[in-house]
Amino acid sequence: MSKKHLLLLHTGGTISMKENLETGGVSTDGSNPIAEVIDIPGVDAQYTVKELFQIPSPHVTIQHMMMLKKEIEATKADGVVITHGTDTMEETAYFLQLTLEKAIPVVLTGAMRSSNEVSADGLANFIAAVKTAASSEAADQGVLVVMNEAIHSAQYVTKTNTGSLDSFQSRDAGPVGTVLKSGPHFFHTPTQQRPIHLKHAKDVHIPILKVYAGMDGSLINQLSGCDGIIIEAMGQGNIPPLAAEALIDLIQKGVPVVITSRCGSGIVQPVYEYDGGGASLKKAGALFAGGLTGQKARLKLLAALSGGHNQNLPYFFN
Ligand SMILES: NC(=O)C[C@H](N)C(=O)O
Repeated sequence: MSKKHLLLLHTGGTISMKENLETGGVSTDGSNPIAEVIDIPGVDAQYTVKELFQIPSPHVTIQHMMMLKKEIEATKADGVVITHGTDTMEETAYFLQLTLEKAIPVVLTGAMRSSNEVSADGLANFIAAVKTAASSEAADQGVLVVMNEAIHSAQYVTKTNTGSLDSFQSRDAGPVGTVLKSGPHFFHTPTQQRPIHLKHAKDVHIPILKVYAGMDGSLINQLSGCDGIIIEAMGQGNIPPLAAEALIDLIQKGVPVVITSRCGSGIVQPVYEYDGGGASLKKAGALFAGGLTGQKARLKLLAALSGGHNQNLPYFFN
């Protein structure tokens, strides 16, 4: 069998940063130790290495995600590893999952500790990600995130802890596999959906609003100019009556409103018929995002709108 060709795309984040031993602060000095790693024990592959950008992931925008999509769609490599900051890794992974029109293994990884900290996790995560991307089994799994030896589907993974090495979890679904010394071992394959073909990818204006007890309509009333709104509602998808009234007003003006839950796990459902309850919101035309977090529902709405599916949004949120 001929050698695998892997594309290694570096984008920044803690995996490429160093701790200042005097101040304890973490930042980049322009160098990237992980980009120098181009020989992985046990993986028979040739590598193309590109440092696309070197930014902390809170600085990542849709434009950066689009750059990654274009690189991946243009490559002749058999698989891709992306190093990325962890704060928005799940968003880039999910955007790629929604929109990539190519089915090769794509694996994102990063680090919770910077490269010169005690027990830095970046190198181990990177090696596990390369082993996964080199595996033929990874091809049908969609976009993956490999952290702390676990393999997660972009669909479900989320950063659950500010500092723990075990921060990345697929809360309702569990990981799709684990990386052993010998390579990846998959437990199951996530269901694949057809990619959303983007007609344009401007960063449309879709704010995420978290609901709280006693919330009124004052904030929502200011959002009539936006392209859509994501609501992190209470429980299964309920909101206080005054906030609901303002939202229903926006829905009637044609603004798509997508309901997620602030609970952090579980699936939103239109159950309650009281004012502001999920069933009454659904009746008024609100869309429900299943088990997606607010940040992923936002990317799904963004991709659907960028694909020109404005009239067909219930197909994406049911
Ligand atoms: N661990 C990390 O990578 C966090 C960092 N703030 C980033 O997302 O760039």
